[in-house]
Amino acid sequence: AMLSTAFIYRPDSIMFDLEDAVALREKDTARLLVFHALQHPMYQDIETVVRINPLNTPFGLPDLEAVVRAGVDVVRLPKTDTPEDIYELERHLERIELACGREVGSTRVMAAIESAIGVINAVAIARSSQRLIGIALAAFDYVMDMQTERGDGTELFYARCAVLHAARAAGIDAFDVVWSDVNDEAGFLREVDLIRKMGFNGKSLINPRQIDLLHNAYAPTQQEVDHAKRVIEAAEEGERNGLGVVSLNGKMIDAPIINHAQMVLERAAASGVRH
Ligand SMILES: CC(C)(COP(=O)(O)OP(=O)(O)OC[C@H]1O[C@@H](n2cnc3c(N)ncnc32)[C@H](O)[C@@H]1OP(=O)(O)O)[C@@H](O)C(=O)NCCC(=O)NCCSC(=O)C[C@@](O)(CC(=O)O)C(=O)O
Ligand SMILES: [Mg+2]
Repeated sequence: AMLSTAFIYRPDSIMFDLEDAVALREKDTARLLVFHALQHPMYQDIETVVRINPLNTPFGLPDLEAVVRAGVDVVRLPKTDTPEDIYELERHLERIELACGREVGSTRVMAAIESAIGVINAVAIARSSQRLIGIALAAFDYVMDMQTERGDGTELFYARCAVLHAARAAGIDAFDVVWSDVNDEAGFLREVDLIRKMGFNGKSLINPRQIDLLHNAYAPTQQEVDHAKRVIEAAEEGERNGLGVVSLNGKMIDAPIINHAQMVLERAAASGVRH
């Protein structure tokens, strides 16, 4: 049922899960359903991601064969522990793309980091492939590995910082963990506020009710948009007058401030203004 309606909620992308949300005896059925869904016209105008099973399980390679042939945009590799995991994925991707006539390199990759060793290797993982669009932290397996549990975020403090810095050092996106209690809106929004301020590009979501909440939290306020426009205008005027630094209401406007203003305007174009 979810396969036939997911696109109506207007997420930034849709992720089909073949890994831990699928029972062992349903793995083949789920793969076949996703194979057909990916080729359906309703999924042609939205970015599609498939979380395959790890390649060291009997399901990983059949998943990859199916989803690449069906034209998936991004493969999410769960439980990525080392850059070698990505090299192995890349070798298979290249072989399958050649075999099915897809442009080599056109299948993009997102690596999910779900263990202490994955966090330690985050920089090497993030820099391991040109196909990587981003790395994602996955909290539930990670806290198990750390012998702790999900709480107020203290348990993710180091991992979030490490994954975020690795992504930035590699010039790719960083995605935060899923929030599992879909009825706890206040808790979700507290976490979103934190990860937005830290610098994450977004978050993996598990329920359509979380989509507008996230988009709204990332949208700048009208005041921020108005200020960003004034910064850009002041910078343009400064440039016309040959000045590297100008002031707006007594505050210095230089390159980082101008870049920030551009980011605010890009976010407003993508998500509108916060309500
Ligand atoms: C949470 C809940 C059961 C709540 O059910 P509820 O029934 O209360 O939801 P309602 O809000 O009432 O649904 C209203 C309408 O939306 C439809 N609808 C709901 N969810 C939808 C959806 N996801 N996509 C499209 N449509 C959807 C629904 O069909 C209904 O449609 P309709 O009947 O037509 O009105 C449900 O959402 C759900 O199953 N979510 C997906 C769970 C999932 O993906 N788990 C795997 C990823 S995490 C993981 O593995 C851990 C991790 O690995 C993470 C990592 O790797 O990052 C780690 O280690 O941390
Ligand atoms: Mg997991």
